[in-house]
Amino acid sequence: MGGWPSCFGLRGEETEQVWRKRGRDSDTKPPKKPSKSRRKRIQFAENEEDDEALKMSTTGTLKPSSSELDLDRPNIEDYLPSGSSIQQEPDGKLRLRDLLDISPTLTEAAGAIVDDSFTRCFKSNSPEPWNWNIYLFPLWCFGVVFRYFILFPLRVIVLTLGWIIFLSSYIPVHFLLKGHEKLRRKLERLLVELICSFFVASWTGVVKYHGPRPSMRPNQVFVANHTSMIDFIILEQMTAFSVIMQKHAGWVGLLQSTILESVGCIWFNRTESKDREIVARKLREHVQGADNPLLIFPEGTCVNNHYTVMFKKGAFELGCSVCPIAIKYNKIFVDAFWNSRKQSFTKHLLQLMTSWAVVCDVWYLEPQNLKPGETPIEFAERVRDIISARAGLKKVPWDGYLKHSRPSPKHRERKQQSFADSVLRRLEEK
Ligand SMILES: O=P(O)(O)OC[C@H](O)CO
Repeated sequence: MGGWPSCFGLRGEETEQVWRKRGRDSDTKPPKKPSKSRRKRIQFAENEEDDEALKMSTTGTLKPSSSELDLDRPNIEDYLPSGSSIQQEPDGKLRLRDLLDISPTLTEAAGAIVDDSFTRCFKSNSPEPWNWNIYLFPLWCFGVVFRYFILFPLRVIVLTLGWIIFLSSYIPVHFLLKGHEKLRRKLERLLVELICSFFVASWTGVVKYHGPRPSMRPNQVFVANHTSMIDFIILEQMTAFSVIMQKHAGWVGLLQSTILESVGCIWFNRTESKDREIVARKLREHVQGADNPLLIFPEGTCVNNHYTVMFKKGAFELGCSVCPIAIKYNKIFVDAFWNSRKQSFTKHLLQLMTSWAVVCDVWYLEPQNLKPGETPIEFAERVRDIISARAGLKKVPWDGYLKHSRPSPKHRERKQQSFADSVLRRLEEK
């Protein structure tokens, strides 16, 4: 994401001086001077050396983040080849620094590339290669053969068996117990828990649950950090939650609109504002009347289990207790992050099924309530703090929905034009 020019190592004041000097020498305009109150906030962020705090201060909607983000912030000079960067060179020569500083557009673009804590939230983590020596390589080859030709077929058999048992029980229960709603729902939920257990077994899930299991109390909602749709499977095998999630296409969509919907799960399309209203209404109804607990992934998107992005406030303005659940995957055998832009859910499952095991910890944490004077956004941030701390995740202030947004071509062209103009102007000056 774009940042203030300080991402090039210049603090606010220095940057302004450079621009003022340049303004005298040429007709290049400095960036618009911030208002007094904004300067104060910028100064605060600089004093704290917290770039993220600065970004948030400009929107006025988010609280300053912890200083741990600083550790995560790269230094531009580390990314430039030695001798090519911010070095003094004889006057009159075209220097890289001039080009880098030539326009806010370039500064902004480089800031977006280098200091992009947003993109890092959605990067898959490729495993560290460990097999490239004469002793380990044969072992690794053996492992590949074992995983793909022995474990995988066994797991397919387990999953197929699971589906046979599930469907041969679910269909009669669903159609024959029509007049006995309570019993039917209970049995259906048990069967959903059962099929989820088969899924977990099909990746040799090694899941350690900590804390008291969720109870069926009214007026409570469970919220968890989100890494993959397998989060839902892992939680569902223990408790038959009703979940609120994005509607999918294909076989996942079919399961959503048939089996899962019948156990109270709610699906929506995040791009449809009409859907959002319906979900908000269903949420309120569910919290007041339903007999099974409600689960929400308030990030609204899968994050790579190193970070947490902004929690949507919907779950925090229902006036009920919020029970946080923290999920942390151990990447020792496989990265459980579902990068939906790169692979389908089927491919993701196949990847898990061909790995040694999926190892993870789940913590059921103490229920939280809105404090007097606290806004739903502050409440959401407090719960995010609790989950992030428990699972060892870094908080970043981004809205995860932006993952699915692309800048419009017009916006891109305007940026390209402004960049080209400023480079040409600078070259003409030399
Ligand atoms: O990572 P996303 O945004 O594609 O979301 C995937 C699932 O719908 C989240 O449950």
